[in-house]
Order: sequence, then structure tokens, then C-alpha cells
Amino acid sequence: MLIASVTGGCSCESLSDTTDMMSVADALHRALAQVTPITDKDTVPLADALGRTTATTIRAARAMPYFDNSAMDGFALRLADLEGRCCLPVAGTVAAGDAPGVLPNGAAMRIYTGAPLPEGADTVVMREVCIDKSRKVHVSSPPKLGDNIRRAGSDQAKGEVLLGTGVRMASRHIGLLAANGLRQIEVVRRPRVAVFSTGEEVTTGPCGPGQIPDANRPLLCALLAQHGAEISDLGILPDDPVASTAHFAGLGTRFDLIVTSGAVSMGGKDHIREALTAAGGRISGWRVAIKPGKPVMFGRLGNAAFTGLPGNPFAVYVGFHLFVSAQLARMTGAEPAPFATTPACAGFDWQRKPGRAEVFPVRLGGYDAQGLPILHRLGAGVSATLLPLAGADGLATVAANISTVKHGDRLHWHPFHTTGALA
Ligand SMILES: Nc1nc2c(c(=O)[nH]1)N[C@H]1C(S)=C(S)[C@@H](COP(=O)(O)OP(=O)(O)OC[C@H]3O[C@@H](n4cnc5c(N)ncnc54)[C@H](O)[C@@H]3O)O[C@H]1N2
Ligand code: MOO
Repeated sequence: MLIASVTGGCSCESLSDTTDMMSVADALHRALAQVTPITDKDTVPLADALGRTTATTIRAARAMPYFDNSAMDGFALRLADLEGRCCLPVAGTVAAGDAPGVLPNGAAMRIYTGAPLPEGADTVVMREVCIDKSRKVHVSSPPKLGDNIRRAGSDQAKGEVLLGTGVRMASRHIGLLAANGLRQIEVVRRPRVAVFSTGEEVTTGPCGPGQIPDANRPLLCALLAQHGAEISDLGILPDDPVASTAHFAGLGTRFDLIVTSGAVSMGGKDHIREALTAAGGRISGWRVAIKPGKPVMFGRLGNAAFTGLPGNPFAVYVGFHLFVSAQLARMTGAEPAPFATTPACAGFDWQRKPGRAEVFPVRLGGYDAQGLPILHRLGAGVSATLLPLAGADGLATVAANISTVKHGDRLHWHPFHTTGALA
């Protein structure tokens, strides 16, 4: 049985408490609608460009390779000079870094990989098929014209597009541009993100009775750093709408995104909605048919998008990957990466309550006969713990309408080796 992906699955709900919830796909749409793309640009040295997003089309400053050069260690020669013979005198050696020389008529030159092809040479014979007799070379296997030569401009033409706009710079992009001699690029300004935790029970100091350490801000700051944000850690909001309203005042002009965790559910102290509204913000969406993370809230405050994640740490992690990372991508002009697109199959049986799509930690257990990854479900669906997640190889999803998962059922997963990887 194929289990539809978390964003693409059937959105019918079987429980009354899910009828006023958005589907995950609708929620993503709503989350992205809050975002204003950043138009400011920074010029950065290539060495500082990892994780930044290109703001312009980047073109080759020069044709690549820069000059005709040898792809192998061996001997450069004029193929016609080998006609009727297999031995040529060696007129010298040309190494990488040498200025291009000239090949004398009827001779070969010892050449090393990357060295400029001597003028007049049209073929390079690999060292392995030559007998190097110091002053002459014996070619034991006849080469073809043009063998082992990297021609100038054969890889990239001058002016050719190397990267488009909206590319999140990974190591391979940095290498590509460096090879072309580019030293700095224009990138989109980093998204400025304000982060708050909430709750009287949450503390960064020693825990008194009823208090717990703040897990969500360190978690969110780490996730935001991985996604290239400029982070302002603004501390812990008390369970007091008036105080939180005062904290929110003015943030809408300083930030592109405000992310809070906690105080978005139904409890008497869940005051984020009230505080945001009192600060002049508006809520455009609340409650998503997703487990964990149901009470997530989307809105705006001034020019900033506002995303209120639930307090449970695993709900924060999932909410970040489903919604916040997509918001950051949209802000910087990159295409939001779809979540959990890799096909896999279940290595477990599971009876679950339908109504909300579910995201859960999984461990890779091997591969089935078709090569599909077999996933084992970790944890017991508790959103207050990060322990199963910490030992997981990724997150898998089931759609809202699914009540039974059996061994071999198709799943979609989000392997961590590709999560935010700047490959
Ligand atoms: N009657 C209902 N109660 C709850 C519902 C509901 O629909 N009806 N939803 C539940 C779900 S699902 C979630 S998720 C939570 C989310 O509630 P809040 O977003 O209001 O979050 P809090 O109540 O403030 O906190 C929940 C939980 O997380 C702990 N927490 C909060 N912040 C942090 C932090 N920075 N670091 C570590 N842990 C944190 C907090 O102590 C609570 O245990 O609501 C359910 N309730
Ligand atoms: O959404 Mo909550 O995070 O299920 O506990």
C-alpha cells in the first residue's frame, strides 16, 4: 500500500477536533504567504559565501580551461611525426606552471598533467604506453589525434552561466566559481530572524521547583544558523501578554522573521495570539493537522513574518523543517525544498489514530529486494522528547487519513544526510 506524503496526502479528517485544522499543504502555503522576499544584496568574498544565496546570475569570467593543456602525464607530439616510426627524440619537459613552449619538428616533449600544450603538438600519449629512454621515447601503442588534450574553453565559454540566482551556495558551487577565478559574489542579505522562547517554567539558569532548561532556543538557533540566518536571540517571554506585547513592539521593522516557541495552544497562559495582535500584528493561520506541531501559528508583525511554533521540542524541530526552512528559502529567493520526498518502506507495524499527518523519527534498517530503504520507527510519538530524534537517520511521514501501517508499506522519508546539507 502506498502511503501518501505528508504534504500531498488526502486531507480528509476523521476526528471532530481536526475539522478546523489546515492540511500541511495549506499550512505551508499560508506560511510562505507571510514572507516578503529580501531585495538587499551583500558582496562577499567567495570564502564567506557558504550557505548564502546568489542574488544575481553568475557568469564565467574566462573560458575554461584557460589554455590547451595535458590531461595526463606522458609525451606531447605531432601525430604525423609518428608516421612510419615509433620512436621520437625528446626535446625537453613541460610541467604544470611552465609557460607554453614550442614543439620542435619531429620531436616529442615530456609533459605532465595540467601543463600547457606546446605549440605544434596535437596529441598526448600516456606515460604508460611509452618507454622513456631519456633522450628519446618509444611509443608502443599508436595514439589517436587529439588524445589526452583538454582544449581551452571546452568546459566553459567566457560569459557562460555558471550559477543562476537563488542558488544556495554549497561547497561544489564555491569550487566551481573559484576555478573560474571569481573571488567575490553578490548574495542576498541574510534573513534577520528574532527568536524567543516562552514560559515561566523555562529558564537558562539553575532550575527551581517546576522549572525546566530552555531547549528550544538553542535548538532553533542551531537550525537557523545551519540555514544561513542572522539570528537575534531575544530570550524568554514571560507568560504575560502585556509584557510580551512590549517585547514585540518595534520588531516588525528590524526583522524579516520572528520565531517563537510555546504558548500557542489552548491553555490559559497561551498568550502569543493576544500579544501579537496587541502589538499590531495579525494571525493568518493557526492549527495544522500535523503531529507533532498542531498549534503552530502563522502571521505578520509589520514587515516581518511571524511563526509561532508549539512548545514541545520535537514539535519545534518538525515545525522548523516543514515551515520555517521553507520561509527562509522563499525570503532569499531559493526554491523551498519539498519535505520527505525519498521513497522508502516500513519495517514495522503500527496502528495509529488518523486525523493528523504524522512525522516521526526513523532509523534505516537496510534495503528491500527493490533497493528501497527499510525504516524502523523510533519513539512513541511523544513530542516532548528529542531522544529518539537524536538517534535517528531521518524523519518519515504518514498522511492524515492513515490508521494502519504494515511491514512493507510505502513511506516517504527525509534522510538526515541530505538535511540542509551544503553538498
Ligand atoms: N487542550 C489542549 N491542550 C493541548 C493541545 C490542544 O490541542 N488542546 N495541544 C497540545 C499540543 S499538540 C501541543 S504541541 C502543546 C503545545 O502547546 P504550546 O505551544 O502552548 O506550548 P506550551 O504549553 O508553552 O509548552 C508545551 C510543552 O513544551 C514545554 N516547553 C515550552 N517551551 C520550552 C522550551 N523552550 N524548552 C523546553 N521545553 C519547552 C513546556 O514546558 C510544555 O511541557 O499543547 C498541547 N496541549
Ligand atoms: O503537536 Mo503536539 O507537538 O502533538 O504535542
